[in-house]
Amino acid sequence: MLSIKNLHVTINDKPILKGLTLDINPGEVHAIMGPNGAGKSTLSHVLSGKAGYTVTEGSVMYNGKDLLELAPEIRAREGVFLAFQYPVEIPGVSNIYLLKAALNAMRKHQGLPEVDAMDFLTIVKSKVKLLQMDEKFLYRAVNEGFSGGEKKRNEILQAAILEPKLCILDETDSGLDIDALRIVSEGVNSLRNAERSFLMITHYQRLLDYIKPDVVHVLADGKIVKSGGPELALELEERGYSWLEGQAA
Ligand SMILES: Nc1ncnc2c1ncn2[C@@H]1O[C@H](COP(=O)(O)OP(=O)(O)OP(=O)(O)O)[C@@H](O)[C@H]1O
Repeated sequence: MLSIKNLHVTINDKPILKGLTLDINPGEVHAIMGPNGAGKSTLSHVLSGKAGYTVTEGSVMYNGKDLLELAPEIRAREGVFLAFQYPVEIPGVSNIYLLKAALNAMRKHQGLPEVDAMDFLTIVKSKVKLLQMDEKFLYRAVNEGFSGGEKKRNEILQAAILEPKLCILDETDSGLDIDALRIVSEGVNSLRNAERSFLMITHYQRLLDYIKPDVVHVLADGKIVKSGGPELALELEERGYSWLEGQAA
């Protein structure tokens, strides 16, 4: 599904990712943890095609295609979804309008018929229910005036509707209250299947109690320095990151 080899990335000539290698198979959930400033969000931005990042070395293959060669909107239409750490507000564009336009753009790209307004309403309402959101959020401008937790829940609503193949969640748990964390996690778990893969960036082991990862990685100073099973997250919670200094996976 996703194969990242020796990825080096700079921002304004400053090296941020320094030889990152990561392979994710279909259906797997990988969690990435690591100290502040290690490069976790940089990785998610590079995968989604955000401007401002220069890949100086390495490769990223996604379902047999060179991901770095694809324009950001094509990546999205090919099923790469990024739930932002800081979801953007889009004043003047209603949530439901954006969701329908995005879903139909994806379906068109994939050679599928567009979903009409009635069918879309049925789909969107079932997903809103799944995430225990109020339907009124559908008719508000995208993320405008949403609380931090409401924005995060809205990101998962987008994922639930777009049904991506690779779902990148950047600190989706931050800002969620205790109940919202459980509801959002249940939403993510309902999206898990044998074909869909997840890359979850988180600082907290707590999220991984709800969404069981197959693999946990530690990203430090631009590289994966350790990988393991869910027990690695528990160890990190207990010991912090300093014991990993100087280690490589
Ligand atoms: N536009 C920029 N100009 C210069 N440095 C930048 C820029 N954007 C990011 N960086 C630097 O890149 C490094 C990696 O940032 P990144 O956001 O990827 O870290 P992170 O691991 O996601 O951190 P956190 O856990 O705090 O969210 C940081 O040192 C950050 O200051």
